Amino acid sequence: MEVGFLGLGIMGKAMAANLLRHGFRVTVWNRTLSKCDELVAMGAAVGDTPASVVAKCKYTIAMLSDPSAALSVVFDKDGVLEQIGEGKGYVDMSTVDAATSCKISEAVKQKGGAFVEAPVSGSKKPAEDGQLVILAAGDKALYDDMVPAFDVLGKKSFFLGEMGNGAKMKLVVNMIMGSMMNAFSEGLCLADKSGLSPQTLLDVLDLGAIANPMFKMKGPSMLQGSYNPAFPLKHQQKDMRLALSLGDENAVSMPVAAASNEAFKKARSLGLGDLDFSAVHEVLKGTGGQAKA
Ligand SMILES: NC(=O)C1=CN([C@@H]2O[C@H](COP(=O)(O)OP(=O)(O)OC[C@H]3O[C@@H](n4cnc5c(N)ncnc54)[C@H](OP(=O)(O)O)[C@@H]3O)[C@@H](O)[C@H]2O)C=CC1
Ligand SMILES: O=CC(=O)O
Repeated sequence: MEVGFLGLGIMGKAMAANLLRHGFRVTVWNRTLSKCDELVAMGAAVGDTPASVVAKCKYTIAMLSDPSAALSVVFDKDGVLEQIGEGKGYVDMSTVDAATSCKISEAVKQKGGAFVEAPVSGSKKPAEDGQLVILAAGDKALYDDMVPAFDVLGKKSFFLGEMGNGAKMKLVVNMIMGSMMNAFSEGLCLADKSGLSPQTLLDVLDLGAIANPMFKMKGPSMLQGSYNPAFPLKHQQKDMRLALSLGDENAVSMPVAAASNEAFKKARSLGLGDLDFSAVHEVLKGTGGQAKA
């Protein structure tokens, strides 16, 4: 199967590499072109523009930072829309809001192409290991065509029906994750300030009903003040913002998420946006601005 891949950030690079390792022919494009080099060394071809990738490939996947990037790659000059059409499919796996997915879907359909939104749950390591959880919606025939690729990228894919449901599900999940990260961080601070060992707290948590892979993986590095980015904090704050907006639309009160969003915003204002989202711990510790990757 031949696929195009637009966006080689932390996630896109790992996902495209995985497809190559599993025998897919992949043509890549990234705004910063030099990021294509590593994939070329693995056997990928390079397209000059999103349009040229779509012209070459029947199916094109995108993994971009946010709604503005997702829209730009489709609608701007040399974008996806210039070459999408009958017999071609476009799959956006970026985390965006439902309105962005719907706007892209309408435009792609108007040109005769098919569109699936397919945001993913799971970070850098699951992307490297093909263990993502794929939350797809939109054109069912294109989804079915993409199953061989989804099987390589993820451990499970859900087809959630109408366009926008994938985006909404992803935002609900990440709203919970961001709130959990804040509660976890507060717990580590409270243990420390009240004379307990935070390391012992990690051990206790790991044995009880609220044990989870995120606490287990992030806890030790948070205690060291080390935040090598797997999931950049700026993207987690974007997801909190979009989830809160979904809450506004549906009149759902989310005070816990709103407070967590404030902490992520504060972290961004301190210059921590490119670090891992667990760097919000520095805000809650009150030592913001001194964190390291
Ligand atoms: N990291 C993670 O753990 C996870 C991330 N996600 C979601 O996946 C998406 C990608 O995340 P991640 O890989 O971590 O992000 P990165 O910040 O590492 O990569 C972002 C990508 O988007 C590109 N980009 C940004 N702005 C534009 C633009 N205006 N036009 C074209 N390309 C643009 C970047 O290009 P350039 O290299 O030129 O800057 C880069 O390829 C996000 O929506 C994120 O929320 C979902 C699950 C997990
Ligand atoms: O969106 C981030 C993730 O870990 O999932």
